[in-house]
Amino acid sequence: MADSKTRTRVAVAGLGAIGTDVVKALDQGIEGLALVAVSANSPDKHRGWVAELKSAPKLVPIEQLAEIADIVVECAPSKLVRSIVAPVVERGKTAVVLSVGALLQNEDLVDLAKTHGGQIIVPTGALIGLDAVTAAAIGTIHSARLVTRKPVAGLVGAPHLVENNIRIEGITEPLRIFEGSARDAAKGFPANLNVAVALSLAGIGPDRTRVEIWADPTVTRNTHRIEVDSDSARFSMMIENIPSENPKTGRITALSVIACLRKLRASLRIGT
Ligand SMILES: NC(=O)C1=CN([C@@H]2O[C@H](COP(=O)(O)OP(=O)(O)OC[C@H]3O[C@@H](n4cnc5c(N)ncnc54)[C@H](O)[C@@H]3O)[C@@H](O)[C@H]2O)C=CC1
Ligand SMILES: O=C([O-])CC(=O)C(=O)O
Repeated sequence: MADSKTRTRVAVAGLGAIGTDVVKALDQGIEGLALVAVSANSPDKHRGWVAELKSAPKLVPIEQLAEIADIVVECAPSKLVRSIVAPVVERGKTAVVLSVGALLQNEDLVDLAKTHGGQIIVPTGALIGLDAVTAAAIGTIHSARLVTRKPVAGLVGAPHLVENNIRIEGITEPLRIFEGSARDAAKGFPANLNVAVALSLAGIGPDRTRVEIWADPTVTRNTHRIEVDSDSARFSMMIENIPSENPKTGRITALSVIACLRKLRASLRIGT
């Protein structure tokens, strides 16, 4: 492995369900990358285990990450996307964004990245099939649809439910709680439907991508099915995610980020 001077410096913003696993994987070693900094909301809670990491990254406020690292991985609450990503792409650096839903309210971040030679990377995350969707989008996608089913614990508290006075606690049968565009799904379920926005950005955009959301007491996994019809292929795929310690977030999400980071400098790279 290259020494730390030639390795790309990586920082992680947010030490929750996703960020903690990503930090540990970086500390175990990812080809060509060096973990240099992390940010947490309550630094004192994390100081102990962070200090014991082999790499012992700096524990700093999010405002400092863009200066210290070449790549900043955002694994924080969606309201922080702008403050984490803007300083990174303004410096021509790379931001890996997990709170994808928030990109719709901050679309200018993509222009900012373009102007300054930066890059925003959205990993497949909790979803499946974005390789096929981005390929199909080179041609013409006629329709794209996502049907999400989550256990009640993965949806309670979502703004759409609160604003419309929809009670899902105690339901005994699956209940369709939303049908509409990916844009509206992201507004109504900002911590639950990043996958809808990721699908839309890979394919035909947030207004044409259709989304259905079910609160389903019969499932224990966060289940996403995508259906795409295009002039090159028709496909449907389903993923059943085991929730992580955060019931809103599938375990595979952190693994997707780690796979994405591994691809950055890998000698053999599989998949688009
Ligand atoms: N793209 C995708 O497929 C998926 C995206 N997500 C999104 O990824 C993001 C992270 O998800 P999780 O790790 O599950 O959330 P989490 O709630 O477990 O972790 C977020 C962490 O950020 C920390 N934080 C809050 N304010 C901070 C600050 N000012 N500075 C540094 N850290 C701060 C919190 O204390 C918490 O530890 C969320 O926005 C979530 O909606 C989640 C699942 C799938
Ligand atoms: O998309 C999200 O925000 C999270 C999700 O559905 C999952 O982890 O399965």
